[in-house]
Amino acid sequence: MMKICSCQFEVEAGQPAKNLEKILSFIKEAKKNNADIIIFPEMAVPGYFIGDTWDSSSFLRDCEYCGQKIIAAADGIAIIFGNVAVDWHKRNRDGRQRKYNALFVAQNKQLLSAENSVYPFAIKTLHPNYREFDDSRYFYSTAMLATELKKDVRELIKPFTLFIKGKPLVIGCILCEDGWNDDYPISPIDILCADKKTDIIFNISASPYTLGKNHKRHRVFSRHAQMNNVPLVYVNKVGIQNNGKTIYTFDGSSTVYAADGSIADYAMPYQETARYIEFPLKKEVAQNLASDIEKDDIACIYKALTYGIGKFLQKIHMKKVVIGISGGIDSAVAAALYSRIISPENILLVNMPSVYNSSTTKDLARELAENLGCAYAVVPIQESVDYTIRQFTETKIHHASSDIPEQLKITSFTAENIQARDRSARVLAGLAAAIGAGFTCNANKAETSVGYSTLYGDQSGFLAALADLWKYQIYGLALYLNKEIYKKDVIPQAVIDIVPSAELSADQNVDEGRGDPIKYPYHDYLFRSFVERWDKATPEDILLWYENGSLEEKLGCRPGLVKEYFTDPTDFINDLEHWWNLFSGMAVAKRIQAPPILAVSRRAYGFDQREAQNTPYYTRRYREVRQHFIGK
Ligand SMILES: Nc1ncnc2c1ncn2[C@@H]1O[C@H](COP(=O)(O)OP(=O)(O)OC[C@H]2O[C@@H]([n+]3cccc(C(=O)O)c3)[C@H](O)[C@@H]2O)[C@@H](O)[C@H]1O
Ligand SMILES: Nc1ncnc2c1ncn2[C@@H]1O[C@H](COP(=O)(O)OP(=O)(O)OP(=O)(O)O)[C@@H](O)[C@H]1O
Ligand SMILES: NC(=O)CC[C@H](N)C(=O)O
Repeated sequence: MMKICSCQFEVEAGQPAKNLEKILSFIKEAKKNNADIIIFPEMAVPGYFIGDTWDSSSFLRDCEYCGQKIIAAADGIAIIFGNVAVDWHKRNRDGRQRKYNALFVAQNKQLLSAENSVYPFAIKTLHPNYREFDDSRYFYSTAMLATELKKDVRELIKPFTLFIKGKPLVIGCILCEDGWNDDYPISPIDILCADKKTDIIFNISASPYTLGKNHKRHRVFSRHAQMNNVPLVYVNKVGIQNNGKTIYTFDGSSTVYAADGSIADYAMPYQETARYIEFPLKKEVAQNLASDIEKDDIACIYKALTYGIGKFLQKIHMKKVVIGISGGIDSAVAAALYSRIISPENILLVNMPSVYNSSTTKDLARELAENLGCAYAVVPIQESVDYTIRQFTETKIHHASSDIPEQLKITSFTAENIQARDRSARVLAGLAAAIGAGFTCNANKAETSVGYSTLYGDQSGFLAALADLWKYQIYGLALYLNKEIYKKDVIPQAVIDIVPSAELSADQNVDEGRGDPIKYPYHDYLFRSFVERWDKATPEDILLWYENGSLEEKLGCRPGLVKEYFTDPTDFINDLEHWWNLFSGMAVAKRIQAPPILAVSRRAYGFDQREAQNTPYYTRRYREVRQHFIGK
């Protein structure tokens, strides 16, 4: 009988001293519970997303020091943990200290080495280099080392041997991506299990949450266990980490797979927990628990958002927030979400009417605030907007080339944005500063995709918590909050039913059913195809799918929508080009200046979707097909 403690703990990025303290206390507890082995996640000491802090030798020395302390605690227990390993005698390919994303195995206060290893640790072999991952920017991989040593990479991927109660235990140790080998030429797990001597596989991970990812995790690791007929212990971390522009939650969901691929143990998502698992594994199976938890997408999104917002507020020491509430759905969902995270008296909801706001939405804003029990204020903006417009129109601009000063004319379009800036930059930012709070950005992903927001206006804030959610997910979240969380309609049904509108001009009158130019039931899916498809769609793909009648199926939107929305190909193409120009033009500039975004999808804006400010581009094939439809 052997007892393993799988330690799914909250790693704080860039805080090795704090992480060390936690690790040591988990080890103490595990010793009390007579565990034979304790295992911690990938980069358990330094954290994973720490940016170019990896380039600092003094930081690396601290990580090494913490590693030594952990090794010294390995008496009476074997410890497996993730940390950065530095070879101070060698260089990385960027000329800096040689660094490895490494897994250490310590027993009897000493590090163990795998057979034939040049180092007393295992090195990550497969380095993810997509989305938020930057392993190859900082770390030397097993494959690079093999090239340097003129060896076959397989020779460097070897198991360790531990002695548990005097008996040898052959353990195959890998790091996160090493298990996700589908698109790589080698499979580290298969290599470790090739001679059938490996008793167990340990995967230490730093795997951020993405909607639907856990299903894939189970598929990937269950198959590895089954194919190699070996139990597999997958240990992930919890907490949040960010890369400046995008914030990721780490959901843990650490799992133990039996040799037949079934789930033998499952740690609840987002919980800091040490699970004790006895081997040989008992046959009662946690499979149902694991799949039940991921059944409902909106429930998962709710969990990720509340966890992520809560942890982010803690991280930046923010206890109060100010939210502009318009009577529309986005700000209502934001207010209802934040009210589950911080106490309503620390949330100030502000309605800021101009002449374009209907009494319908003003009343709904008040009703929402009453339902939530938050502090509430009405700060009308018409006077200051009028003042700004008057000041601009009365101000004379002197040009060196002319004696006649220029008199500005403010169009209604410019006036729209003056309102949005007045609300955010003057009122919300000012109030937030006055009460020691932050103000929120409530933009959704459809608006963020095409920059349907005002720069320095509603585009601003300390955090864009909803900016990775499509409008249909915002509606789903509103219904979920009412039904499952509050168990009453805190978000008034009318907020859900009303047409989404910026209410910045007479053209956007909600009482006349006029609102946003974004046709969410179609555009949510069109924009999603630009950003979330692995092979990103461009107007060429969209137009070809339109031509062959597969567009709705390809996008995943409701069949029949395209005919309902667009009378003919010209209409369709005009719409496509309008939004593509914004998506790949001005909206990029806005996203660069946007607040950090909380990620839930497979591709979040910020620094997950990497972008450059370039001019919108139409491919040759697109131009040909377009010409076939509507001529030049
Ligand atoms: N590359 C670049 N980098 C940085 N800034 C750049 C830029 N190119 C232009 N600019 C600047 O950006 C300005 C234009 O941007 P911006 O002021 O945002 O205005 P703009 O993008 O022209 O308009 C914003 C649109 O969003 C709508 N909106 C606003 C607010 C709320 C809502 C809602 O749904 O509630 C909707 C509004 O009705 C309008 O249709 C230009 O005047 C120029 O100063
Ligand atoms: N009259 C208003 N009072 C207070 N805040 C407002 C007002 N109008 C806009 N805002 C702020 O600007 C943000 C952007 O407005 P937007 O219209 O996109 O969102 P919404 O009104 O919440 O939802 P919807 O787009 O569905 O109407 C809002 O989330 C809100 O914070
Ligand atoms: N840390 C890693 O290697 C992460 C990559 C991996 N595919 C994931 O689970 O997200």
